[in-house]
Amino acid sequence: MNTDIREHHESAIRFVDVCKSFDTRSKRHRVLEHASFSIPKGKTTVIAGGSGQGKSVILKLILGLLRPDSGQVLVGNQDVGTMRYKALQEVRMLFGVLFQGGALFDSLTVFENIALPLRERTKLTDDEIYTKVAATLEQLELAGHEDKYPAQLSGGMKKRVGLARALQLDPKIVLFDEPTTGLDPVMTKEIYELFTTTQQHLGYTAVIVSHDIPQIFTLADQIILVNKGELDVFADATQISCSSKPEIREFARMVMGQ
Ligand SMILES: Nc1ncnc2c1ncn2[C@@H]1O[C@H](COP(=O)(O)OP(=O)(O)OP(=O)(O)O)[C@@H](O)[C@H]1O
Repeated sequence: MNTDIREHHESAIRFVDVCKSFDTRSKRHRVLEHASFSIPKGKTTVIAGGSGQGKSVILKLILGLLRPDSGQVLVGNQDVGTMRYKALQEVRMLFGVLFQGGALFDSLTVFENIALPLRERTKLTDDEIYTKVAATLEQLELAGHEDKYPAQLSGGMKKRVGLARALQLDPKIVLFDEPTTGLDPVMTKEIYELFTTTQQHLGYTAVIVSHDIPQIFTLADQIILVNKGELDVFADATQISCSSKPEIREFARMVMGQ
């Protein structure tokens, strides 16, 4: 009982018996069936699994962009699955989000791309914005590139600008949806190193959906595998290869080459 309470206290996000399905023309497609798991505060959780298994659906449920058919999606102690739009907007302020493309605005400079959330969501003065953005540029090794446009940047730099922007509002939780898509292995490694250092520095909870296995597993404090509506939670990669489920051991063998 006590352990239970402590575990919940330390969760940033909690799924309680969540079901989510979509109606297609021919049948009901069940993506999550009675999914329950916790995402611990200040740690890195990696969500992995084959294509179309529901990884992005989990992220959308967390942000309240999709609602569960049943069960609860708790962010802190708030159920985002039943919240009204205005309250949801408040909860979303806790999040930084880095999606696949980085989604930079081509017509804005690096500086303006990073400053955008501060201009839109805060009342900071130009001087305050300058100071905050300059600090981030330094931290993400982007100093000197602030007047460039996205088209003038390498793939890795674009991702760094995307990360810089995602961190501007001091998020408590950062969601990464396949953040290294399109990067070569060297840049991929660099980006993951940067996640580790910024997370250590800022202490946010990280949730990463990624296909970069086994690389991504080295960052993980917790791994969630999604397969045919079922979720399995592991503390590390070795646990995966020792799973009692043959299909999970097979997954481990395929993706981790053992
Ligand atoms: N809004 C929606 N309407 C109908 N079906 C949906 C919707 N969103 C997702 N799905 C379906 O739910 C399933 C899971 O989708 P999801 O995007 O979460 O997969 P994924 O694990 O992120 O895949 P990938 O690794 O390929 O990005 C897919 O079969 C998808 O077609």
